[in-house]
Amino acid sequence: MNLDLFSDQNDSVQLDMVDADVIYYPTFFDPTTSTNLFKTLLKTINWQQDDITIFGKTYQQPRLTSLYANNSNPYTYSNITMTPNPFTKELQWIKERVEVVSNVKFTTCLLNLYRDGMDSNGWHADNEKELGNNPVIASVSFGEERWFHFKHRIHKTAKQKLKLKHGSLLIMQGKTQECWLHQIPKTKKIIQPRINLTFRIIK
Ligand SMILES: O=C(O)CCC(=O)C(=O)O
Ligand SMILES: [Fe+2]
Repeated sequence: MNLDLFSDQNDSVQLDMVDADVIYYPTFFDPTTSTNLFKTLLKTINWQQDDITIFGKTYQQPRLTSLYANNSNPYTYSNITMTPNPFTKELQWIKERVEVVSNVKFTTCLLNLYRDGMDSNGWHADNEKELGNNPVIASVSFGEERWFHFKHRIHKTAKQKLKLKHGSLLIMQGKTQECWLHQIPKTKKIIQPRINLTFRIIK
């Protein structure tokens, strides 16, 4: 029996959001496992910094990213086309744990490395056509805690925010991407790096 008091894979909360289905598991991975995975991913992932084009202007993306998958299907967003690397054994292990609670078989993992508080991820929805309708997105966080903001596309007063903890899992499904945007804002605080993994199905 596993009597680890610091991790409870089943401890979860459903966020209070209309037109969305978002479940947060604050202690999905225990702290020791999470720290080991953070260190390994930092070293072994093929991190890159791409240029993105928004409204015709090109910028360096304010974070590092990488794509892994069990197929060779590319993923295109913000005018970047990423081709996947094969899953590493750690990514495969994490994916299998996440699949047990989400009831979905993911093909692909997009990873983000936020090096410091100036790295960020602007308002967007994960609604690219490769993801299909009402995609299930499972998002795992390791390292520094960062704020995650949601805002409804139409109901301007509908907002939600939470701090994504080391070892946490956030599942977004149903109409979440259709009806809401999300972001990781910058912060002026001096903070440590954070790694985020978003598991998706790319058809
Ligand atoms: O870093 C995060 O928690 C969010 C990442 C994200 O929204 C994305 O990669 O689409
Ligand atoms: Fe996203």
